[in-house]
Parts: sequence; structure tokens; C-alpha cells
Amino acid sequence: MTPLTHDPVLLADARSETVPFAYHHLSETFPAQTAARLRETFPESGFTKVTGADPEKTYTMWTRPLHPAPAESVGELPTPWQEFVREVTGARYRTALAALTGLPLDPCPVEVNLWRYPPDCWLDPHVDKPGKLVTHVFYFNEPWSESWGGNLLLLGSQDPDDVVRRVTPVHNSSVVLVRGETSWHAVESARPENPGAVRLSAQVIFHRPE
Ligand SMILES: O=C(O)CCC(=O)C(=O)O
Ligand SMILES: [Fe+2]
Repeated sequence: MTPLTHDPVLLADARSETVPFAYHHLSETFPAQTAARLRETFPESGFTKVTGADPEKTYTMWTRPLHPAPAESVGELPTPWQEFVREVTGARYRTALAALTGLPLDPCPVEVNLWRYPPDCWLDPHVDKPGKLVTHVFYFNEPWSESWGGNLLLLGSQDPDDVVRRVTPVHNSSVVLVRGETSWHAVESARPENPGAVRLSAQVIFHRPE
């Protein structure tokens, strides 16, 4: 059996930004081989529907909880993803993320989940719920072109056109979003002419302690 290598997330290489709000971008999140294994084994089953609310149109994206996760689903998780969960729920990553963000993350419950967005799904502008202190979003699409849409939009206000930064969900990149009253962001719809690519992401969320 392949040993659990427990590769670190390369947070030391993050580019820290303050505009339009505090966030950090990593163009290479994992060593290339680790990222490739995660990409190749990104799960296809165990997802449940999330229906987007839009008066004109309904659409469905899919999510799967990895931590906490239903006990029976853990054994089915491919080994690279079991390693991912161990790494992002472990002390090394938590300490590095606390150092990067300046937030006291020690007492925070951590949640890990996966997302599959078929073409044409989007998320309207929002600031994350106040209970979320910081969210790290990891992307696994290869290839992905900015022109396909599906970009994470970092906004200057609630206005979807007030786009300050556009983060393309390219393979092995990731973004750490620090939640605040003005941390407006949205996910742009992936264009239908995008050749069938499903937008694949994982999220690690540190929640404010109860
Ligand atoms: O997938 C992304 O790029 C961001 C998703 C997001 O903002 C959220 O789920 O709250
Ligand atoms: Fe969000």
C-alpha cells in the first residue's frame, strides 16, 4: 500500500493581498505529484444536490462532506483524499494557516467538503456566514481558461459588476478568504461553451468556536 505521505500545503508561498479584502493566493498549493493524484482521484460519488436560488432559472451543484463525514463514506474515499483530510485537519496546517492569516484558529472546529459545479452554475455575491472565520478553496481543474467563466470574483461591494479581482480555478491553485463584513465575492457562471468541464473544488472552513 502507498504510504500516507501527508504532504504539506505550501502555505509559505502564498501571495497575501488586502484589496478588496484580506485574502491569500497560492498558484501551487501542493507538490505537483500530490496535486495530480488528487486530481485523478477526485471523487464522483457521494455528492448531494444543492439547488441555486434564482427566480428565472434553477440549477444544481453538488457537494460531499469529507469532515465531519458519515462514517460509512470514509473507507470509500480514495487514499490521496484521505491524506488530504488528514493534512488539513492536522496541527501543522492549522498552525501555518493561523500564521498566514493572523487568526487564532486553535479552538476552531474545521469542516472539509468537496464541490462539483456543472457548466452554467454560479454563486451570487455574498459575504460568508459570520460563523466562518476563514475558508480555503482548492481548485482541481485541468485545464481551465479564464474565458470559460467559473472564476471566483472578489468584489468591492455587493454589486456583481464591481469586480476587483478574478481568480481562475486552475488546477493546484487555491485561495484563502478571510471572512469580514465587506468580503463580498461570487462565482461567475461557467459558460455553456465550456467543453463540459465540471468545476472541481475542495473547501476547508474554520468555524468560530461556539
Ligand atoms: O468555489 C469558490 O471559488 C468559492 C465558493 C464560495 O464562495 C462559497 O462556497 O461560499
Ligand atoms: Fe463564499
